[in-house]
Amino acid sequence: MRHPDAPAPGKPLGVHYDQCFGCGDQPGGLGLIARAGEGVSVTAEFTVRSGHQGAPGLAHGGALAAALDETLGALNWLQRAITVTGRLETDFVRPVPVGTELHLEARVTAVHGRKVYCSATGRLGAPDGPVAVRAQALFIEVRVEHFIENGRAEEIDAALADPDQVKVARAFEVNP
Ligand SMILES: CCCCCCCC/C=C\CCCCCCCC(=O)SCCNC(=O)CCNC(=O)[C@H](O)C(C)(C)COP(=O)(O)OP(=O)(O)OC[C@H]1O[C@@H](n2cnc3c(N)ncnc32)[C@H](O)[C@@H]1OP(=O)(O)O
Repeated sequence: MRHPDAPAPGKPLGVHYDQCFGCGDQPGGLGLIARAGEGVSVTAEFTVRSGHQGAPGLAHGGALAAALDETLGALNWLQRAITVTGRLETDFVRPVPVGTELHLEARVTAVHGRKVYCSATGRLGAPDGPVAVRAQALFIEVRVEHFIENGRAEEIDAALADPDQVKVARAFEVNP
């Protein structure tokens, strides 16, 4: 279910953590930008840069999987629940050249207890461009303690000391 406080369709979704490889402002990261869609869906764009190559001039499959993973993770904003990837199955349908803007779309397909089933596609060059990658995924709902107990102390201490980061974590928590 789309949470009643979910951002309106078209609204840009923020960065959930500024050092995130997917959505943070990191020199080696993906720089992925996501927006809320209709229902429990999101759209996002990711431009493949030279640092994302596997074969000459082509995106690395792991970078494409990361872009799908990050887009699926952005569904958290619409559910206002913290979920992490349990399983991610990826189909690589077409090669993706460096310089391509990949247009991604992800949606929740079913929820059972803590399990959130979702799927995503990435298209070449335009929202209606040819499909290059597809994913089926299972995300699992966790509490904020998942990060506090498992993350390296250095980053967790810094995150807990940052009011903006705590605000983001709280926004996802059903019972903060
Ligand atoms: C203030 C400080 C803190 C700041 C916080 C900032 C806010 C953060 C906000 C938002 C963050 C979002 C980040 C998005 C980034 C993109 C997404 C990623 O890349 S996430 C990273 C990659 N993923 C992992 O690192 C998970 C590692 N795995 C685990 O930790 C555990 O395995 C976990 C939590 C996923 C499940 O462990 P269990 O012990 O809680 O639960 P069990 O009982 O094992 O599973 C629950 C159900 O799910 C099924 N399940 C689990 N894994 C499965 C799998 N791989 N395949 C099929 N089913 C699976 C199980 O069979 C079970 O099902 P049945 O309830 O019995 O029906």
